[in-house]
Amino acid sequence: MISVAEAQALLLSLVKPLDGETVPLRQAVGRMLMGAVTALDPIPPFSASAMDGYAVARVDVAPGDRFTVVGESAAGHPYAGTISGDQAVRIFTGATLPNGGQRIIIQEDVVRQRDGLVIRPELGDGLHIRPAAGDMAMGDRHVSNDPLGPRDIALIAAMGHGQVAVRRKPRVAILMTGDELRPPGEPLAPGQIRASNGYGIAAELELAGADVRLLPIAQDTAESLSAALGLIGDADLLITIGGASVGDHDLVAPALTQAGMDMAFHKVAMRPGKPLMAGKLGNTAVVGLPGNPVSAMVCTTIFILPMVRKMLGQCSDIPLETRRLVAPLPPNGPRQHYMRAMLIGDDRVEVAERQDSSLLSVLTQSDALVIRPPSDGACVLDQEVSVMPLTR
Ligand SMILES: Nc1nc2c(c(=O)[nH]1)N[C@H]1C(S)=C(S)[C@@H](COP(=O)(O)OP(=O)(O)OC[C@H]3O[C@@H](n4cnc5c(N)ncnc54)[C@H](O)[C@@H]3O)O[C@H]1N2
Ligand code: MOO
Repeated sequence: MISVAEAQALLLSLVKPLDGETVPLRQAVGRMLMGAVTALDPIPPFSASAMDGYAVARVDVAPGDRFTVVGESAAGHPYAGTISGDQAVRIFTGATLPNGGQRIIIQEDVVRQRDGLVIRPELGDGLHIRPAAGDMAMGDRHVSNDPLGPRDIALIAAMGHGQVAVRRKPRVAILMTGDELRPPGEPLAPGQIRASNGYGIAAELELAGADVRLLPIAQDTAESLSAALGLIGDADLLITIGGASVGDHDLVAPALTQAGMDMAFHKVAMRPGKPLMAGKLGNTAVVGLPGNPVSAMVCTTIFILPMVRKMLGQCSDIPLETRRLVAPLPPNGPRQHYMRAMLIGDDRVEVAERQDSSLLSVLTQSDALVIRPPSDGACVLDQEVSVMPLTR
């Protein structure tokens, strides 16, 4: 049996960052940029008024000064001429500053007369001009190491790009195995249970940015498993669930080997998740998860999410915290234990009483895993432990 750290390293070595594809900007939210995006024009492309008012041809303006209004500049409709001396142009927010314009006088600071205006005593001192390229110069770059969010999308649109090069989504196929499994929404016959793992894992990996397919559930026979393995197509990653242990009906490892998988390891010194296996089947990385629901979900968080992140070109490190226990814990066994737990306040953690790896309700009420190293001694109240927060 290998250690968790060895398994993590081997699993990451099975995948590499994927190539890119160009998508319409409307489909780019949540995707990873392939490289820098450059501004196609200055932003704004021209000097513009920040207020509704009058553009004048000098900065030095005093109360009582008079100007002649010679034209208008509205957004999308610039004034064609050039102003000088005591000329002014009626102007609106976002409109092009006319040639010769030096300052905007807001309309609240003028008294409008027939063909002109007089500056009021309340005149403020702002110029109210947004200079060309004040936000970005042409050719300025935007890079992001995180999935594109709404603010990135707005900026990339402003930079002029209707489409953008992003990392291809990892294609993941999930194969649930077991004669007892029925999809949710269908009635149960005696001896059957709901197939739940594939749904949770698909959701977790979709939130991480993968493109996930749930394959039809395979039966516990060599024929059914072999037929299912024929459906993985061009998946970057195949996840099998169940049939990973040592029972007479645990046929996934032999089926994968029979299909030609190069087994990197089978069994990890951890709890839950001991029967985990992995390897490479052609170009497809394969992770065989244990069937117990908590084992499958926890192994997805610890092992598969970092693989998906690596394929997306993201950092694959799992952030850990140190917290103090609100109750003592007995000594740990020989496997690294990921105990379901609740975060309390800023610095405490409470380990759930029931740790059986079939209890999905306990996992769902938990927002962290306390990590006990192999053969860790008993822990006392207030002892510091390593904690992996779980995201919703
Ligand atoms: N003699 C031994 N027995 C077991 C060992 C062992 O070392 N020696 N290991 C145990 C451990 S640890 C685990 S974990 C389980 C995992 O076994 P399998 O991967 O073979 O899983 P199954 O037997 O197929 O299923 C276990 C459990 O999970 C349910 N299941 C399976 N798939 C799903 C699914 N998609 N959704 C919901 N629930 C699922 C299944 O019905 C079983 O109840 O083996 C121990 N045994
Ligand atoms: O993975 Mo198993 O859940 O250690 O019982």
